Amino acid sequence: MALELISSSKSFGGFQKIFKHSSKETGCSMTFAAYIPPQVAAAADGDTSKKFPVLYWLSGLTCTEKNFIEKSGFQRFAAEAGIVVIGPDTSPRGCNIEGEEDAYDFGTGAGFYVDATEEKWKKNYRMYSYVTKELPVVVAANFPVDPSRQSIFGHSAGGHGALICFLKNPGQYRSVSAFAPISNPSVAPWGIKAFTGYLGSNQDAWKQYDATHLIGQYTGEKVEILIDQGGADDNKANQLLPQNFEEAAKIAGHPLRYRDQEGYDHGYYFVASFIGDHFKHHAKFLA
Ligand SMILES: N[C@@H](CCC(=O)N[C@@H](CS)C(=O)NCC(=O)O)C(=O)O
Repeated sequence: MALELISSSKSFGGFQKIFKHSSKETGCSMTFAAYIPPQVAAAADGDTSKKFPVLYWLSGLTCTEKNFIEKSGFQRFAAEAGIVVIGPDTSPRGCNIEGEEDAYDFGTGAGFYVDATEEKWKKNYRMYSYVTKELPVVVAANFPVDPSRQSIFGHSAGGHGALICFLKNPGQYRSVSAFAPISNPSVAPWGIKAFTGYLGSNQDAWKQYDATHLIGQYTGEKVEILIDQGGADDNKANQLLPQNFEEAAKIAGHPLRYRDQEGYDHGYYFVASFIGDHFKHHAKFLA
C-alpha cells in the first residue's frame, strides 16, 4: 500500500500533492490528488490523534487528477474549512487493452465509475470499487482522516459517479453534490456507449449505475443533494438530463437543491464559479 509522492506544492497554507500507488482493483498503478489543508500540519505539532473530514472529487470525461486541482480554485475553500480533498484519476491507464485509447468517451479517461463485467474490460475497469472501497482504505492508512466524516462530489461523468457512489452506499458518505452530472446515463448517448461497452446489453445491470433509477431505491437518510447545472451547457438536453433526476427525486421524496445557473457552459469556469457553495454545503454535514 506504499504511496509514491509525485509532486507537492504549497497552496493556501496547505499542500496540493499528487500520489501514485499500485491498485488491486484496477490491476495497474493509479494516481490521485490529495489536498492537505493547513490545519493538518498545525495539529501534527500538538494533538496527533486529531482526524479531519475528507471530501472525494470525481472528474469527468477526458480528465486526469489534474483538471480539478489546476482549474477549480477549490484549495482556498478546503483550507478555510479544514477538509482533506482527494481526487482520483478517471480511469486505469496503459493496460494494453485493444481500443482503450480510441475514444475520448470510452476507455482511458472515461472509466465511468462502474465495475465492468464485459470480458475485455472487467479485469482493470473497476473504478466503482476503486473509488468506494480501495481508495478510502488507502487514504485512511496514509492521512489523518476520520472515515466517519466523508462526502463526495464531482463534475459531469464524475457528477454521475458521485451520485451513484452516494446512493448505492447509504451511510458511507455524509453528503453529495454535483456539477452538471450525467443524471440518467441509461438513456443518454455517453451513458449508453459506456454501459454497453463495460456492462454489456443487459439494461437491468445499467440501472444499478443510474442515479435516476437509484434514487427511488435509496434506503438511507435523505440528506439534501445539491446540483448546479449551467443553463448554456450544450450537453444539458441530450447527455445530462437533469430534469429526469429532478422528477425522480420528487417522486422519491428526496430533498434536492437544483440550481440552473443562467449563461454558464459545461467547463471549469462554471465549476470554479460555484465551488465555494459546494464546500459550504459539505462543511455543514462534515462538521
Ligand atoms: N467535448 C469534450 C467532451 C469532454 C468534456 O467536456 N469533458 C469535461 C468533463 S465531461 C471536462 O472536464 N473536460 C476537461 C476540462 O475542461 O479541463 C471533448 O471532446 O473533449
